[in-house]
Amino acid sequence: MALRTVSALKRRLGGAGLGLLRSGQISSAAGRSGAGRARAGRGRGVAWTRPRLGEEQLGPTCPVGPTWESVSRPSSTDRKCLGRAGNFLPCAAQHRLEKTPSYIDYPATARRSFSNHRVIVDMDQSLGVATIKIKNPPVNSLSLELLTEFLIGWEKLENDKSCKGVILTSNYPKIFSAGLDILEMCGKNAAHYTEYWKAVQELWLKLYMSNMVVIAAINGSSPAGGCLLALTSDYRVMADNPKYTIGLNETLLGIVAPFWFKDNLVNTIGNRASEQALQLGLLFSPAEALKIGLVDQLVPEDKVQSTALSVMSQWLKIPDHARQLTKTMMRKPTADLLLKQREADIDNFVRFISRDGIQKSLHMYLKALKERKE
Ligand SMILES: CC/C=C\C/C=C\C/C=C\C=C\CC(=O)SCCNC(=O)CCNC(=O)[C@H](O)C(C)(C)COP(=O)(O)OP(=O)(O)OC[C@H]1O[C@@H](n2cnc3c(N)ncnc32)[C@H](O)[C@@H]1OP(=O)(O)O
Repeated sequence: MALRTVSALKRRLGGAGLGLLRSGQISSAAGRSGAGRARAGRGRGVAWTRPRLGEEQLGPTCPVGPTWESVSRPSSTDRKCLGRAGNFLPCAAQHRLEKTPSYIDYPATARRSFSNHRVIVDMDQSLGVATIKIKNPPVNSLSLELLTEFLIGWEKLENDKSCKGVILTSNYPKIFSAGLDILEMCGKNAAHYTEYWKAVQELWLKLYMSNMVVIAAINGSSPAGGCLLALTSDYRVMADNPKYTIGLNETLLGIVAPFWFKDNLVNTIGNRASEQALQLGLLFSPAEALKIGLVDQLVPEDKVQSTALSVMSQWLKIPDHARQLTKTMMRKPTADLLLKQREADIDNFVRFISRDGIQKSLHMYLKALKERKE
């Protein structure tokens, strides 16, 4: 039986205990520092700047200005952790620096893998680095099932104290991800579109605001939602193959990139380049993408993974608390724009995608994709 809701999928996958995407409710956008880290904060809409380690034992006395906020009401335990001045992270970070060397949790050789149908996660515990391989044939489209499994895997990593960084890649060289699954946006009802869009928002928020270092190892084409997935990362390594393309090509499908896709792109390549790229639905070759800063590094195809790993080791040398706070400082205003209007954004999407003209455009685009092969 086709599974149509995230909650149904979670039940099937046994992920219900993860505090993620509760049925009928928009769950926390928190990265590891919120829902991921503190039991009490889970699923309560806690923001992302909570510390990752040892927070429960920390006192509320740090005099530095507030760095922890909640998007909705904090739980009582959250409030306890917040302390009088609402301060949290600087103390926690300091304690971590004093008490917690990064790699004490596991023996140096430990590796651990887990996978579900559409996502393979390989965790190198000696490095504190996980690799997530997307495996949704034929083109890694971001179906509701994939998004759900991805979110469950992500939450597991957020909860794993030893995991400091994640490399995102595809199980299928040649295609990183074909973006959102057009079939999820075609010929369905409003309830389905709502459920789907919640999952898309959730994934973006989690990845974009993650306290872990996220590196995209882009080993193939990456249009639209695939490009967005790559844009959530801190650094993008792409295979230098002129056959591959990357970009937000939504207008070519007759649809409009949502404002947060746009904001993520603008933050990466600037306003002018984004204006042109978005209006024209440009798909860039790797060389062009490097030139405009859409990706950070091109390497031969067989070096994508190893380069991502070596970049990761550089990033992990930076004191974690300082890097995390800096990331939050840079990204929070953008994520907040969506957090403040998630429901309205869902309504917009559902209304827009349900229009006859838009449905027709999507059908025609799918048809053209199929006819290309014939
Ligand atoms: C006012 C505004 C308010 C709100 C905002 C509103 C709306 C915004 C909403 C949505 C935003 C969406 C962003 C997206 O991500 S849309 C998806 C865009 N994706 C694409 O354009 C990629 C299309 N695919 C390709 O270009 C190619 O397939 C490829 C380069 C990824 C791979 O090429 P191949 O030659 O290797 O493979 P194909 O033969 O083309 O494909 C195989 C198979 O897969 C089907 N397919 C491809 N892409 C998708 C997809 N994204 N979703 C679903 N299915 C896809 C393709 O049709 C083939 O199917 P068949 O085997 O023929 O059945």
